[in-house]
Amino acid sequence: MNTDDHVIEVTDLRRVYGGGFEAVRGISFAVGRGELFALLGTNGAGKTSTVEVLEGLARPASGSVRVLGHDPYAERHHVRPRIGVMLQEGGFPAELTVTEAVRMWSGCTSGSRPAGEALELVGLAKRSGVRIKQLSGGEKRRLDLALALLGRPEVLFLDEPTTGLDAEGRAETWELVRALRASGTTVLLTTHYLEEAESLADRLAIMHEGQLAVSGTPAEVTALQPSQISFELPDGYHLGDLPPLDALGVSSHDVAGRKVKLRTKELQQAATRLLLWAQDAGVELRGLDVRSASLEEAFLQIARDVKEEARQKEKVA
Ligand SMILES: Nc1ncnc2c1ncn2[C@@H]1O[C@H](COP(=O)(O)OP(=O)(O)OP(=O)(O)O)[C@@H](O)[C@H]1O
Repeated sequence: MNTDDHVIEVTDLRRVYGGGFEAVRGISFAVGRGELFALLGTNGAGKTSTVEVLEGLARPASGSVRVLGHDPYAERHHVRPRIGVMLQEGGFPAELTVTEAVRMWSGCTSGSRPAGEALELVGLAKRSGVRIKQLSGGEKRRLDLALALLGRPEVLFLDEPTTGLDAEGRAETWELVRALRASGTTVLLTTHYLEEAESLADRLAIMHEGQLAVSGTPAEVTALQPSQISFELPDGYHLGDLPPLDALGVSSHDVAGRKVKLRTKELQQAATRLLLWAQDAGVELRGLDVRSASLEEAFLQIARDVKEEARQKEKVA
């Protein structure tokens, strides 16, 4: 991608809070126009601290950030009218009705959609006369989203947009986000739901303790983890009767009774050889299950790797 097409550019970003705590420790990534980029991470990884800098709410301690070609903090007036922000907590006066809140926000937004259209988009049209204090947690998240969409933003920041939504609400929000992306909106999403990132993101990064542990398309990130082949050993057979596991490209395995689990980064080769062996031997591999790693496995493995690294460092020190 040509760097001119980058709508968001983050270079060696560091963010340090008062007291000297370094929440973001030199991260870099770029998001292209019309892309949906998901920032994942454990609690306290530094996602919100990063997104706040992109939204122009805080200044980097060092490094640089560009949104639509501008510094979002120093050139806020260039950036703010073109972005939509859905914060983790909206915080509107509880006594306002839904429509009143949207109209109030419209007053601060240039080129606003009509209130009814914004509420329709997020499925809140029927709740327009209800006071905010009477909305459910999920409905409040949808109202936050409606407000973020009011100015027809070119870039949309969604900080955990589906937290508190039930399965149906989450699916509806995903549909809406997909439609916005399809119409050319660039989206930066933070989420705790890995399936949300897997299903929506063109590219993603996993953050851990202020750094980016890994980034790429969901397929690239999961490909870093081994796939699994599970099956039951046929009666009368032992593990040693299978073709040598290293020849199958198996990196590790578990055996529990007759149940075998093989892990490999060469799934096609391992599965093909195993099935050819079974065919030649004339046996059935009952319960055969062949699957690629999920984003969840990649995520958990990264957390384990980082812990292990820290343990090793402690040992050395
Ligand atoms: N105002 C602040 N002052 C000092 N430390 C802070 C402040 N805000 C956040 N932190 C710390 O910075 C780190 C990163 O927090 P941040 O909210 O960016 O993480 P996150 O990845 O968004 O987490 P979560 O998924 O839990 O929302 C945490 O250790 C947090 O305690």
